[in-house]
Amino acid sequence: MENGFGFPIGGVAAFDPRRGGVVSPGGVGYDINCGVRLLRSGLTADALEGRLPGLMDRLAARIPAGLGRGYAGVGLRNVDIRRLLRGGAEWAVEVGLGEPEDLARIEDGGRLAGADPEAVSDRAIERGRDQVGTVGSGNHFIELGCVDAVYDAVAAEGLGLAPGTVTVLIHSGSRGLGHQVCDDFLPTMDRIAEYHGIRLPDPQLACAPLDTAAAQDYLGAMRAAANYAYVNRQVMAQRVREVFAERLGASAALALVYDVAHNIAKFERHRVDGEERELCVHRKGATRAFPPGHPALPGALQGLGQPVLLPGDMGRCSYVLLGTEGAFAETFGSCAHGAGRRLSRRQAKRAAAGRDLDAELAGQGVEVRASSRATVAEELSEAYKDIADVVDVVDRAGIGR
Ligand SMILES: Nc1nc2c(ncn2[C@@H]2O[C@H](COP(=O)(O)O)[C@@H](O)[C@H]2O)c(=O)[nH]1
Ligand SMILES: [Mn+2]
Ligand SMILES: [Mn+2]
Repeated sequence: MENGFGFPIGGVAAFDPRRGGVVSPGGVGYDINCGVRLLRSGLTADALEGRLPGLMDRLAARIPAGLGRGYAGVGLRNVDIRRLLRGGAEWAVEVGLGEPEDLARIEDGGRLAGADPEAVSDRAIERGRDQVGTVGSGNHFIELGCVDAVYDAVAAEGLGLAPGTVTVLIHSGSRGLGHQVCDDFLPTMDRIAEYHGIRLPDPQLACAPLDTAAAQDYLGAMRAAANYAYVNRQVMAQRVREVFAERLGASAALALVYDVAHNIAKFERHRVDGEERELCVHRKGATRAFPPGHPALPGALQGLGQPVLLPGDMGRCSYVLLGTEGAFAETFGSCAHGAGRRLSRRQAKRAAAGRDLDAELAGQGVEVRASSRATVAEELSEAYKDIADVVDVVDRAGIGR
């Protein structure tokens, strides 16, 4: 786990509503439903030989990135926003942004039920209006890659990830809308916690008992923001598909492998002290990792388990794992969500001073388009732990394989 405001990043907490359990915006995080989506093509890496720079330029032109950088061509009237917040990726597919088959490959089918657009403030809606289909700033990214190594041939085949397969990994969340939802609810929760005599060492641990109106309002708004994030990743995936088709032709069609949330709270059934209970599971910087046979998984993944996507960093690999019984028994069906930072952004910028990062990355076969050079410095490969070490720990702990 890393430091974080309130809950540590990598934290998982489950609360029982029938035993005074709470919901906490700080247990979800500011970027509600930040998550990762993996697509695979029918191409192998050699098909991109000499075409990568043009492809990347086109992607950068079609999909805005950077702080507050907006409009991606999805014009939203108030009525559309409300539909989007309720319907998530289902809404996106209905309006032609994606394929119906995508939905089964998104956690929650791309839609959290119980979203309440009325609980989302006007300010949050304004912040999100023009940001659907945008990457955002910091370490959010769209990354082209290819399958470099396979550790379980049957699983890789089941996921369509043969060696060399060209992949697209998307990391982004609910942009300004989700951030504003978190900001809006923290002071309310602080007051409610105080009223209920819950003493907090950190204001970002503010929470409310699940049976209060404030908790229900937050859950409604949080689910709406989560649906916004599913749409955001869906729209970006659609733009990537369009660019691939335009530049590489029909054989470049991209199928969705899976889309996971790593900042979210939801009700799930788990066994505690020998009893199955419905719990409000918070995951902040943690990925759901359900085992084979879990009813939440679509038919095609029943025998494999849920794909767990662990991005690494700009200069190293990312991993696809599968959820396990161990995770279900030990961690409320949860696993890590990435490598985690080793250096703060400021330390990373200091470490990058005077270096030609583009040349260094090019030497590793990595080409970058970024909204600013400062972002590249902050996101330096060595600013992160080695994802291979994280995966080794997760695998040995039995919470992902
Ligand atoms: N494959 C890449 N992974 C990256 C990159 N930058 C960061 N990361 C990883 O993402 C996780 C998730 O971050 P969080 O903001 O949700 O906590 C992080 O821990 C890194 O492992 C990248 O450019 N490419
Ligand atoms: Mn994230
Ligand atoms: Mn995020």
